[in-house]
Amino acid sequence: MLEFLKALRRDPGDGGQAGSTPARPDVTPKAGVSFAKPLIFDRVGRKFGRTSALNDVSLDIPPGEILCLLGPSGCGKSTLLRIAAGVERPTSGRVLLDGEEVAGPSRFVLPEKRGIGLMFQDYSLFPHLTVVQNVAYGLRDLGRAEARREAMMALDRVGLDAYAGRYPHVLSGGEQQRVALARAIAPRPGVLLMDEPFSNLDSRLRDRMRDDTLAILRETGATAIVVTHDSEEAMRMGDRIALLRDGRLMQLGSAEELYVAPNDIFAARFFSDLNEIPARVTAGRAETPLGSFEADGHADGSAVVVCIRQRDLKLLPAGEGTSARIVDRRFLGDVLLVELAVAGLDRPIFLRPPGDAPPPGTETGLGVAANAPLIFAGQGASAQ
Ligand SMILES: Nc1ncnc2c1ncn2[C@@H]1O[C@H](COP(=O)(O)OP(=O)(O)OP(=O)(O)O)[C@@H](O)[C@H]1O
Repeated sequence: MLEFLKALRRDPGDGGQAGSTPARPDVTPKAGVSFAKPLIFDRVGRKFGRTSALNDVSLDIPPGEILCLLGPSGCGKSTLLRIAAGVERPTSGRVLLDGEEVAGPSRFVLPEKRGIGLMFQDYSLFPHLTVVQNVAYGLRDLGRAEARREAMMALDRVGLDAYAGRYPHVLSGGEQQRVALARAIAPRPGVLLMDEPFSNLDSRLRDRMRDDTLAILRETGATAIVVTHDSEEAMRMGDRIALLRDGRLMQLGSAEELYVAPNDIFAARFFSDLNEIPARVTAGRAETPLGSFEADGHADGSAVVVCIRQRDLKLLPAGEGTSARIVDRRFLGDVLLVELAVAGLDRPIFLRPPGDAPPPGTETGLGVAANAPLIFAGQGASAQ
């Protein structure tokens, strides 16, 4: 907690950059503009005893970029974020902030000297301080009146200026999230680090807060790293996504790049609901009960997994495409999830039709949309 609080403080050695005050807008006050800084992780590693939390992670984050760190629980996302913040030290590699080494073999800059804003999933608000006092906490290097004015501006930006005098315990989860965001942006950090900032919110509120936060990040212009385990969140927020697994960077790219061309089945599973059909390659093609697909780059005789996204399958009139029987039909709100049995496949096939679907027991046809399936090397697969 202490380090977190210190890290919230304005960097006194930044030459006034991060704290310079732009002319006050005439109409609606906006979030203060940050001087975005580039951040580089250079072959960063972190061991905890025998656990390797991070292995040789290299990332080059240009000023103003919003990068999402995505991956399953325990893959090292928070550790990387904490290393950037300076509340954790790397055991190998270096971190460079604005071209200057802030963590490495020869140098370690304390969190409060890095000019970085932090926001954690529990928000870490001080219960004994009012909302405006919480937000002004990181602005103590300013005079009292100036700190309050800046804090009010940040509160106004998150729509909570009317709550300035309240205490955190009377606020809803969403309001607390916004106070934490106001506190993080108030010192106008060059880099903003957010660890699962929406995970405590229910799904509807999460959507709204995500959009609002994204707008605020764009407005401040700060370089931002957002940790999440939710691929949709990463796709909505990130200019780029860094996908981690077991402490390694598996893939880095835009949402579209990772969705369309995942490096491996792990990445593919993260971004899509897949039907995975084991097959063997014959004459350059993977043969499955749902069709024969080009298997470029896979040797004849090799085992592969043909991955077809649920939304890339379509129901056809009986007698067309592959014969299938509807086993179940579940209403998921915006979409239906239809389960089908297909002769020759041990496992059911799932699809999400754009419209309605016939009831269970109906014989139907099944087709694969124009998009080619993703095909990855498989193990021990046999043609079905
Ligand atoms: N202080 C610590 N001491 C020992 N092991 C740690 C420590 N911090 C992290 N680890 C281990 O390092 C690995 C990565 O942890 P980290 O918290 O970075 O993962 P994560 O991807 O953020 O997970 P989650 O999404 O569950 O928060 C895990 O195996 C974790 O148990």
